[in-house]
Amino acid sequence: MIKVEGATQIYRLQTIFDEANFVIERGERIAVVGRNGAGKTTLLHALAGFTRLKKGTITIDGKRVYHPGAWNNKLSYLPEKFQLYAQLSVEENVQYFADTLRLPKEVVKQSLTHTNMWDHRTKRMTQLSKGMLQRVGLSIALIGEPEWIILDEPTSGLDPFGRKEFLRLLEQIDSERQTLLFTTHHFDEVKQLATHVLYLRDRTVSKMNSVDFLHQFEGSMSICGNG
Ligand SMILES: Nc1ncnc2c1ncn2[C@@H]1O[C@H](COP(=O)(O)OP(=O)(O)OP(=O)(O)O)[C@@H](O)[C@H]1O
Repeated sequence: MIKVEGATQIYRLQTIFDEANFVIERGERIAVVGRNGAGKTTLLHALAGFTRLKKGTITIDGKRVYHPGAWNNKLSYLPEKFQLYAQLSVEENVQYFADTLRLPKEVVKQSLTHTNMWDHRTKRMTQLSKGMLQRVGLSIALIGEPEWIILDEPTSGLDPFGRKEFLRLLEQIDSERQTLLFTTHHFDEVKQLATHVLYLRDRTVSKMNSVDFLHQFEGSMSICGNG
């Protein structure tokens, strides 16, 4: 369980979120939503331990998250923009990450098969479409079967076909053992994938059931207020 208590983040004089309190249970699929600049990435960075909160605490199964090491390799994080080795093939790039985690070779094939990238394993990064690139990113995020998976705008820049395919892959994530957090600006993705929503607005973070969130959104345009 991730427990966030009194979480406050301030950059220079700008408060991004203030006194956020919520709990994330294992197996939940959380869509992190809010307007551009609302603080979604900032929140994810704090959860992953990349940045320290100004105030408050984040714990994972009772252990304080101060830095990424607190996750003990149980968390994977795919940033919105990521860089891979252009001169390496798809398989070599994924293998590189598997090696750093000291995982056996089989996990590379397993992960690339899961994301429908095994047949493209010999291609170089420069030969990939945006959709394929995102699927390589997902392959890397999935190696080692992390218990917690954070994806920052994973479908950003994908066409509707690519988005649909990517969402189908995310639907296959094992909700018995894996918990997913992803940011999105698309409410159809919330509908299709999320059990819950973390909604950032006016420096607050509200956790709600995705059905309630969508109901609120459909019933009122107030959701489009200031980020
Ligand atoms: N390292 C930083 N230093 C100072 N300000 C920052 C830093 N990182 C983010 N910010 C500011 O914090 C605010 C929230 O940014 P963040 O990227 O978290 O928003 P977001 O909701 O993820 O936006 P988007 O939907 O556009 O990706 C923005 O005003 C941004 O300029």
